[in-house]
Amino acid sequence: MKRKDYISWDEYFMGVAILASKRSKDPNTQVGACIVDNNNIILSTGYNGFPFGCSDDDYPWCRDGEDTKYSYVVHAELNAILNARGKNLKGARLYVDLFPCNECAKAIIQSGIAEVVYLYDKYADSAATVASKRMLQSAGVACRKFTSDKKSLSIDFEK
Ligand SMILES: Nc1nc(=O)n([C@H]2C[C@H](O)[C@@H](COP(=O)(O)O)O2)cc1CO
Ligand SMILES: [Zn+2]
Repeated sequence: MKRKDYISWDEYFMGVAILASKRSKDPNTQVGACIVDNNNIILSTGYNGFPFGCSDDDYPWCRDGEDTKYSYVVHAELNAILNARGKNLKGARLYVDLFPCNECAKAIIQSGIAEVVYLYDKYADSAATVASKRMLQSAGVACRKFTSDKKSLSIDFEK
């Protein structure tokens, strides 16, 4: 008889998104994304970080002041779309642990992604998130909050 405590597709892909976020060097907010096709095959992953060649040690991670991370950081969702390297994303689902901003929403819509599954919406009141939701809705991209009866999943490196 098959085991019963296997994880759902949603838990698997949100888990991959969260695992990707662990690569982020951002001291304040770590975001991860995972794009999957209609056959539940992972097409790409990404997390928030600076572009290739722009060193995590040379560029600023601060939020305030003259020179901030916001000028340089590539969001997890855009990184996942770009990391797909031109694969067809039409009808794909994007799992992300923070609701996409307006700039990522533009890329999500234009790449043909059909559904966004998100975990948190901590910037729900920001102009960027409001604009994002407006565009995603107009474009017919479904947005759904992730749910699970589990609070956490754990990974062990020792068996
Ligand atoms: N959906 C998102 N995906 C992302 O990858 N980010 C990134 C950009 C920054 O590196 C960080 C947000 O920094 P902070 O303002 O919470 O200190 O998360 C932010 C958002 C929010 O819309
Ligand atoms: Zn974004």
